[in-house]
Amino acid sequence: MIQLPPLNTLELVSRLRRQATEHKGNAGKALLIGGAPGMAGALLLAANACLHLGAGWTILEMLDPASAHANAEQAELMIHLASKDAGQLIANTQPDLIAIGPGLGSSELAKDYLRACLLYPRIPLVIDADALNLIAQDKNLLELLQARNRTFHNSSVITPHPGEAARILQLSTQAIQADRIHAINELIKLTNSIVVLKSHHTLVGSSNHPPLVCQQGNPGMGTGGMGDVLTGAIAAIAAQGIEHHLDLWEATGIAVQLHASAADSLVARHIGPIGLTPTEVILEMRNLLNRLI
Ligand SMILES: NC(=O)C1=CN([C@@H]2O[C@H](COP(=O)(O)OP(=O)(O)OC[C@H]3O[C@@H](n4cnc5c(N)ncnc54)[C@H](OP(=O)(O)O)[C@@H]3O)[C@@H](O)[C@H]2O)[C@@H](O)CC1
Ligand SMILES: Nc1ncnc2c1ncn2[C@@H]1O[C@H](COP(=O)(O)OP(=O)(O)O)[C@@H](O)[C@H]1O
Repeated sequence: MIQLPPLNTLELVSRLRRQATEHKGNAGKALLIGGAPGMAGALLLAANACLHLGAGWTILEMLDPASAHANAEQAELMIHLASKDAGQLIANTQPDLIAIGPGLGSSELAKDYLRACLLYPRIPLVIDADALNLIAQDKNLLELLQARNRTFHNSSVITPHPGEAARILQLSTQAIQADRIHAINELIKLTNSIVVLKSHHTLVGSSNHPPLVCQQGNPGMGTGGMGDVLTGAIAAIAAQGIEHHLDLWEATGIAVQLHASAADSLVARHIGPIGLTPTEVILEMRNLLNRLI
């Protein structure tokens, strides 16, 4: 067991309670970017989490042309084909929050979108999966992330699993797992970001907040797409947090704990650990959130 104070954020969920007159504009416009060919599902999972956890609008920039169309099973999602001129597209969308990475791939278009996100000022930015791999490979992208966080403090969160953390720090996955507290502190120092170092006992920390450990979660969460769901959950809670007085640090902590607690609650009812799906975790997170507000 990692000796760190526990993440204990769920009492903050009550700030998401809605006043009678609130409308979608109060719940935030989230722009999610990723879903290259073969990995459209990653972006859809993040988007479904974002929708079911309450974002006002969930807009997708999908890199896979074959998947960039209205989804009849989830018609609420606004799915665009990611086109050239990423900067202009983001400026036209005027998002309240951006999440980039699930299934993003490593194409030139993927890099253009990541660069445009890192240059887009001020708003909360969630960086996951292949977006982290691109930052690990390209010093210019890392410098853009560092500069963004120097100018807009605590405006970005990165959510590496141990493999992605290893690529960013140029270590092995085993080295990350052997000293996770050292790894998260190095990630914070290098990127100036809020950091979620995932896996059993996820750690959350930033330059202002010494790392905390999430004591919830279980091995049923080891299914492809589970991290994409976390990205969408952080996006939804941070997007609502803009008008509901939750900063990106608080929204991230809530999402991490809600995600792991939802998986535990399903396993307690024998829905997993074996065969637990990210989609079931999304619906259980919604259930838990509405019970807590
Ligand atoms: N439906 C879809 O479209 C889906 C699409 N997806 C998309 O696929 C893309 C590639 O992402 P990915 O995470 O699958 O592969 P990758 O970055 O090579 O990492 C794997 C390696 O990392 C490590 N590792 C990970 N967790 C660990 C842990 N807890 N504890 C310890 N080690 C751990 C482990 O490394 P090893 O131990 O082997 O060194 C493992 O082999 C990405 O864009 C994603 O969004 C997925 O989201 C799935 C659903
Ligand atoms: N054994 C475990 N105990 C607790 N949480 C786990 C365990 N295995 C995986 N998880 C959680 O599941 C999620 C997996 O994320 P990730 O590896 O990014 O998935 P993907 O890339 O397939 O979407 C993370 O939130 C991680 O903390």
